[in-house]
Amino acid sequence: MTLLEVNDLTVNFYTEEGVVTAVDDLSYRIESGETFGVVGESGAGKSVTALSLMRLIESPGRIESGEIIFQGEDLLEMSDSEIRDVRGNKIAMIFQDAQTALNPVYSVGDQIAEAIRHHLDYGDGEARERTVQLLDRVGIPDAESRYDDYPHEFSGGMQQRAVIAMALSCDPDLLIADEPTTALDVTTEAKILDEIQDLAEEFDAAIQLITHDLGVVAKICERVMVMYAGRPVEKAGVEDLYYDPKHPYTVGLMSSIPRIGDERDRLQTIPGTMPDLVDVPPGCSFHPRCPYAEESCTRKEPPLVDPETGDPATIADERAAACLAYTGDLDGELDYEVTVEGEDLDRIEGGRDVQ
Ligand SMILES: Nc1ncnc2c1ncn2[C@@H]1O[C@H](COP(=O)(O)OP(=O)(O)OP(=O)(O)O)[C@@H](O)[C@H]1O
Repeated sequence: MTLLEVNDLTVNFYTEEGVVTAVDDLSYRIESGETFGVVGESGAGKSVTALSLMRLIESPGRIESGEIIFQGEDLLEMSDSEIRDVRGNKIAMIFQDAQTALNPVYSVGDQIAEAIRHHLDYGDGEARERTVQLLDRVGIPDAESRYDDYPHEFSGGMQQRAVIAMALSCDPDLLIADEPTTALDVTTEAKILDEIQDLAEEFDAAIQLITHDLGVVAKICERVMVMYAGRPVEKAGVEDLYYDPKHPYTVGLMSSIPRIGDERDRLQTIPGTMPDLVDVPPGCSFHPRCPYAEESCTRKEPPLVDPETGDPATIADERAAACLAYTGDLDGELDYEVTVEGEDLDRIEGGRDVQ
């Protein structure tokens, strides 16, 4: 069952340098209970997409157009009080930096209990009890006595666990995790990712996992959307994406993962950086960095299509890519080869030494 459907979402920031289109005509869907990855380099528009779902875009930003249908209702049409009810209750977010998510002047337990009282209408005793259970469930040892600790008394990994407990406290249907493990060391990262996945299953929540790391995606996601300069450039099931990537940008992102990659040197890294969004290159915004770019790529914006047929992709399509190679507009072809060593996607870990 479809839990979330984002249709043609466009978000602009009105900056002094000009109008920045951080999310540009974006559509995707998330099914109930699934883990959906959103991947791309810094500036791709991943966080702005997530904040839009929570209706937390602030000035100078504005959601310009589109629909965000969650459990059948358009979040963009809701009143402020209706959206507050959804936020933290049906949709919860785990931010990248636990320290900013936790208020330093309240004890960890009180903050979680407060969220529970607010959203679930629990009394003090019940809220405390549920908080202790949750702290215990996310792996905080001695939860009862750690309830009264302040955030600074927790290690980074423990703080992130507390943030996860807070996000889960109201039993959300969608958990948005924005780079939830970037601030952590590699061993803690692996543990926390496993736990987020287990907990989402136990709580029957879908996850929108935002990351720049395809290794993290391989570990826990089922479907993936790759974003570049505010647009989706590829959508696929995780296995298809790894074994048969269709967009040169995806291939470039993958070459940071040692076991997968192109045999040609020029794709080993993606040269250049994401464009300044005030001044996005014409045609395909990836063309200045793309080893396969031709003259047509500098003029024509590639639509998101089914790479097999070249037909415009719909939100229901599992597979889509935005490259002129699939619309018959290129003279050459994307002649990269992806070689995968090892049989098991779980073993692809973004070049990290994770056990
Ligand atoms: N408050 C803001 N004011 C102006 N522009 C903004 C603001 N927030 C975001 N943007 C613009 O939106 C673009 C996309 O930002 P976003 O944070 O969504 O990227 P991201 O893919 O999540 O990257 P990161 O991994 O660095 O968080 C930014 O490059 C910037 O141009």
